[in-house]
Amino acid sequence: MTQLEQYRREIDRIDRELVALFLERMAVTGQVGVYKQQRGIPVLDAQREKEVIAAKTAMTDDPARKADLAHLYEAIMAISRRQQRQLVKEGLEDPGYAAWVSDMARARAPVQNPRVVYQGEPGCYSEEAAVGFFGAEVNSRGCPWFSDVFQALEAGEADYAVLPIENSSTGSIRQVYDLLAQYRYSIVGEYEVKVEHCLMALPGVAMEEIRTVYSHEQGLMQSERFLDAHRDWTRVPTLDTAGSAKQVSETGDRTAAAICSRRAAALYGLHILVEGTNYNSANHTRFVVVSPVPELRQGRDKISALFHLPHQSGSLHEILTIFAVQGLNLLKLESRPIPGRSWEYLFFLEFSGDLTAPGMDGVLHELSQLASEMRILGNFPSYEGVR
Ligand SMILES: O=C(O)C(=O)C[C@]1(C(=O)O)C=C[C@@H](O)C=C1
Repeated sequence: MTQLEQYRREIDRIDRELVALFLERMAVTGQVGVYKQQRGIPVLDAQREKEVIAAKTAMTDDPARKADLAHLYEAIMAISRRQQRQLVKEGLEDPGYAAWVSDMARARAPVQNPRVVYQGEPGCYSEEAAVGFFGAEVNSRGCPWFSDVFQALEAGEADYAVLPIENSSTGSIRQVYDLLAQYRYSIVGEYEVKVEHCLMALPGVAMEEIRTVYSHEQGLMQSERFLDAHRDWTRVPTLDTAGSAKQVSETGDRTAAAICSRRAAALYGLHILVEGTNYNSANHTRFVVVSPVPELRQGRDKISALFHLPHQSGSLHEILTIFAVQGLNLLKLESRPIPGRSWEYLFFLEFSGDLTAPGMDGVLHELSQLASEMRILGNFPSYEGVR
């Protein structure tokens, strides 16, 4: 027998003991579950969990093993809570869970022939996303700023907003995350647009004549490598890509160029000088469809939630353990600073699932109890189109 085989034999012996003890422990925590159910005691006992972890970490002096034991016991206790929740029906004591239940009570069916708002001028990528999601006949209009879009929803001037949330080259659109945190609105769908930027100018203008290039900051960032080859051009950020095409067209400035979509070039009568200025050929932007009233659309398989976690070490790890133990696929994690509370963050998590499926109420209880604040932003069908 090789040395490796000997080690593995030893590990197998230890594991047999570990598994037997784990199953024995689960049998006892199951009994605790029955006890709690009979007396209406909540499943989570955070104080007891702290004591369990402190007692285990005290059994070694090695700081690395202390941290390992803490993680191990967080996972073990998350598993026993999941087992207990299958027995115990909890009340609506967690505010995050209660808010979700009341949101669902006022969920509406999708609005027919909706009024849709987006940020930008006609011809922008957000309009393309609105057409893609709602169809070519969509009744949509653009607003100058992201905040105007939310205000239009607030004023009842629109039923839905279509907003970019992330780009596959440059990452998250932070302004949209911050507005989602500020307004208590719901995400009811998502859509992706393949973003292929072009450099365009007035008809007859040659590359040598260009001095200034206009685009949305995202268009400039996504075309950074192309622009780096033209360092003498001044880069001017604008409110949106299509707006920059409109501006070049209206001013008649022969030294100006815009970076935006092929569609915008046609709409504003500009001539395309360079196609595909974006450095990443797989350049996609994901848009969310936001509604002031919650909805639960058919085919929902993605959940978006916002968390404020207690400002203590390990709180994010504890939340992530729930996802692992419950077998939920975590799709995205984004953090945003909280104004006025330096180094505290709001976490936006996206994960797979249908919140109305059996057992998901237990997951929501778990998450809501571990977070200082939890808000479900939406449960909607994920984008299924071709990339
Ligand atoms: O002691 C309890 O109340 C239990 O339910 C057991 C247990 C554990 O697995 O140790 C599980 C969940 C509680 O949050 C605390 C501890």
